[in-house]
Amino acid sequence: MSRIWRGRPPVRPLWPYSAPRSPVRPYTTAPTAPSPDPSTKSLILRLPHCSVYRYGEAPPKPPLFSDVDWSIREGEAWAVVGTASGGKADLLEVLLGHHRILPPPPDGPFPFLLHLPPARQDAPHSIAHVSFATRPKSLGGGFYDYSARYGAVREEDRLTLKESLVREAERAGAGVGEREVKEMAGKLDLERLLELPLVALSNGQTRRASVLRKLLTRPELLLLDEPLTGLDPQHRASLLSLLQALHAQRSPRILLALRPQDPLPSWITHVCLVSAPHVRTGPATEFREELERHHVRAVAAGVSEEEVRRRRREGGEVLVDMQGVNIAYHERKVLKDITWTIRAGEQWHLQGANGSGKTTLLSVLTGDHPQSYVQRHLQLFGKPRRKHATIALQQNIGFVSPELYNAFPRRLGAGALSGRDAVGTGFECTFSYRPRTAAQEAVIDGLVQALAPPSWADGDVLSRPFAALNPGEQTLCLLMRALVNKPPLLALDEVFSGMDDEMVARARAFLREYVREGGQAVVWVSHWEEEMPWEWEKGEVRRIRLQDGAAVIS
Ligand SMILES: Nc1ncnc2c1ncn2[C@@H]1O[C@H](COP(=O)(O)OP(=O)(O)OP(=O)(O)O)[C@@H](O)[C@H]1O
Repeated sequence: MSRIWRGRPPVRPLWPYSAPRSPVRPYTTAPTAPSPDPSTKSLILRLPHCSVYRYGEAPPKPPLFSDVDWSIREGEAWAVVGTASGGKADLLEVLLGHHRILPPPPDGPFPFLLHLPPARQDAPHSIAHVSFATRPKSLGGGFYDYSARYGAVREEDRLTLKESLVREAERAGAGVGEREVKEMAGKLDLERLLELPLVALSNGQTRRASVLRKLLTRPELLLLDEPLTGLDPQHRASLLSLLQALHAQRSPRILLALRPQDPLPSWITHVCLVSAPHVRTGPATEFREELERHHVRAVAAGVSEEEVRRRRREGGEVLVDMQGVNIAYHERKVLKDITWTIRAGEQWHLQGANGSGKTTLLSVLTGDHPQSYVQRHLQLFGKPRRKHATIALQQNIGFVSPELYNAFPRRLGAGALSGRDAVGTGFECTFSYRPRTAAQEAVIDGLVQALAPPSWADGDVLSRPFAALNPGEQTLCLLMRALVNKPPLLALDEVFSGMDDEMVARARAFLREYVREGGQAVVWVSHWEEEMPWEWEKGEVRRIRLQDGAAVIS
């Protein structure tokens, strides 16, 4: 079957991203292949006045997108901006051939491919996609033990970063030499991690590694969905400038997909604003002001400054007391001599660059880290860590993190957890279905009422499988899961990932109230300080910053 999209509408996706590659060469290499129209050479993308339907659907069904008229020319730098519920991910799927475009563009959506050497005309080889909004398909549908990375690495998890990079490049038919791997890894600040097992990488390191992995397959065009999520400000800036440089050299061309609240990089020249079924396109200058308005602003009100100071002076009950905590993997010391006390009612911002040890420190608090048992002084909720059964300890901590998000089971069909079931797993801190009491159902109803985005008003969204919800909705379920027990300590790591700005605003305002009423302590981890529900300037938050393994408290 041909791999190039032209002529008649296809009956199924022609370049499903995850499909195994066919060894068959594209039919355009055949002697009878028509020569491409020279005027299309500089057209990277062309979707001329078309509508987009899911496969198997057609008019009169409503389209996913209507009257899309979008062209990208060589040299332009585009960002697709929108929320998951607004159809951003669907639009990227259109580019990946997962939906049906009517009428089909005569030269396919990527006319420039037809001007490349035959081997590069194959869209699955030439168009690569990295998404940080969803969990990798390779993880399957079940729960996996995200704390495995803290212990002895198992045989099946031994694959190193370097091996995984070389393997993927080979699979894509792009042989890479050691020098090239090292050089590109250096540009993404990953060189010193090349020999580490993949499972040992931190969240931000893993995300940068995903970008590197695709770059080494040498695509013509790289689609990056929310590449800044989970990166610290320094790595955000360096990734953006690397992407800018690569785009300028067309090696590869870059198409960024961003949330409306993300700052638009200065080098972006054009924007495609998605709000399904509408897609608006144009020069970035036309959109900058509109997008600025979307940026998350601090939510005012809540605890008075005086009240905050009073609480700080009086100090609540000590929940966590760690003195001289150390975590090391062989000679690699990740945490050095950490001393930290968390009291009821305190809000802490745990800060540090990617790989500085924030997740590791949280895993000490939650008891997930095997080395938490052997610390000289680690008192949690009034008892030494080793005197707690882990599951009982975790019922005191409302926990959300990117690792938990990735690990959470996402089966579809028989045995699938609904969104509501997923929230309900929080009562016993499990990852599988448990029957719920009427009182527990009422707690979930209360949280849904407080946190549900307006898009949930039309139906019982939480009765759908958890795995079928969009990434922001899944994160929201996990936040509610963390809150159902009203635990004395909340550990919230990148808790707004994937949420649109309306969900973020609602969740921030709610968290302020929830914590004000409940007097919980909070450890907040985010590289986006402006998203935090509490304000440093008002003295509402304390900071603990990890640097070179040590903690600086302010
Ligand atoms: N099993 C292991 N062996 C060696 N090093 C490890 C292991 N597990 C984690 N590390 C290293 O520990 C460091 C701390 O990782 P951690 O996930 O705590 O960072 P982080 O501050 O949460 O980063 P991010 O902001 O990217 O989420 C990282 O440099 C990581 O590579």
